[in-house]
Amino acid sequence: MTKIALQQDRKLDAIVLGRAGVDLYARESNTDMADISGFNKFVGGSAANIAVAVSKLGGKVGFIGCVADDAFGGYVKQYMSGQGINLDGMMTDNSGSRTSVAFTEMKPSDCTVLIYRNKASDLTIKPEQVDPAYIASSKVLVVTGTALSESPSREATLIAMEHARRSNTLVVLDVDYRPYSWRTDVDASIYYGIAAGLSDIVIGNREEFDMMETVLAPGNKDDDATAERFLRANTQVVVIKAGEFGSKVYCRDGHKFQQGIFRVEVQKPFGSGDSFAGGLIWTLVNGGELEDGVKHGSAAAAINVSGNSCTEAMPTKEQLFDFIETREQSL
Ligand SMILES: Nc1ncnc2c1ncn2[C@@H]1O[C@H](COP(=O)(O)OP(=O)(O)O)[C@@H](O)[C@H]1O
Ligand SMILES: O=C(O)C[C@@H](O)[C@H](O)C(=O)COP(=O)(O)O
Repeated sequence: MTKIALQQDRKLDAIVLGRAGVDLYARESNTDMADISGFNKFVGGSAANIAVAVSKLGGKVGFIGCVADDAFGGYVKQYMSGQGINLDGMMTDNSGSRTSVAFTEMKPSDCTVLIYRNKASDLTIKPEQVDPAYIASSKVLVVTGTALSESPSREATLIAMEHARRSNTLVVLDVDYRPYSWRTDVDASIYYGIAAGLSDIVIGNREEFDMMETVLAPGNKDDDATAERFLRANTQVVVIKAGEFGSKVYCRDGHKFQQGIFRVEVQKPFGSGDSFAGGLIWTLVNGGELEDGVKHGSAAAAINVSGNSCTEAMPTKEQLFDFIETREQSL
């Protein structure tokens, strides 16, 4: 079993950095975008999803991001603070940017998700808006990688990671790669390489590690070789997620293990990665073992994909343990 050392005397368990936006989910299941009659409104965005996941499990969570100075921005802040999330690091932009909005179908596979991110407010966050004392007040800083895709958010993200390293706040990078946010995979791999080197834990799927290996090891599909390449600099743990095939976890000391999935009836594929990260991080900030964290992440993801939203379908601690007790895991 593996323990991750964390500073215990902190006000917050985790601060999540990245986008918080609006998710509009199809009212009807198994219906094409053209035929959907309307959408239900939720708060979403990868970083907001992770923040809500940790908070619903009982963690003390903060957020670094930016929304527009408009009704959608107000809705996102109202929902997140209602979830008990500290918004001291949440900025509001009035330069004409827009809060990120996602429209989705509701299908178990081949499910369209359209994300409107023209002049996205979250990417306007500036390095001078990132408070080192806020980061030092948390056990963990979780960075979602789309925040690296554009300046000034890129600089804000990298300085937040530097502040975290200086204050012994554990750094977790959830790769969260959205290809359309980047000019090329080469550009993305350069910035992700810098961010991975500043991270204690790197979480991504195979496609995301392929992008990060664009320059270093093009064409590599070998997870063991990938892990060896990324277990350098500050990185102690590499998690490679594989959807229905579960996940593989590699530690710096050579220990590795796999986690299977909990089979459920899937409503929609999205939200799995964010709930997985939430379950894992919540376990680690409570002093749990890495192996249990990955199991909790896997269960939280299964619960989420069987629900009909991202944030609202995140489990409470009671729901999570009840689910694990009553379900079979498959490898
Ligand atoms: N269909 C599914 N049923 C149950 N669990 C799933 C399913 N899809 C994903 N998961 C769980 O969620 C984790 C993360 O999902 P994955 O799709 O790999 O992430 P991402 O969305 O970031 O690509 C997986 O490792 C697995 O534990
Ligand atoms: O991440 C977004 O901006 C939108 C999400 O809230 C959305 O619902 C989604 O697509 C989540 O996908 P995932 O992060 O790939 O699981």
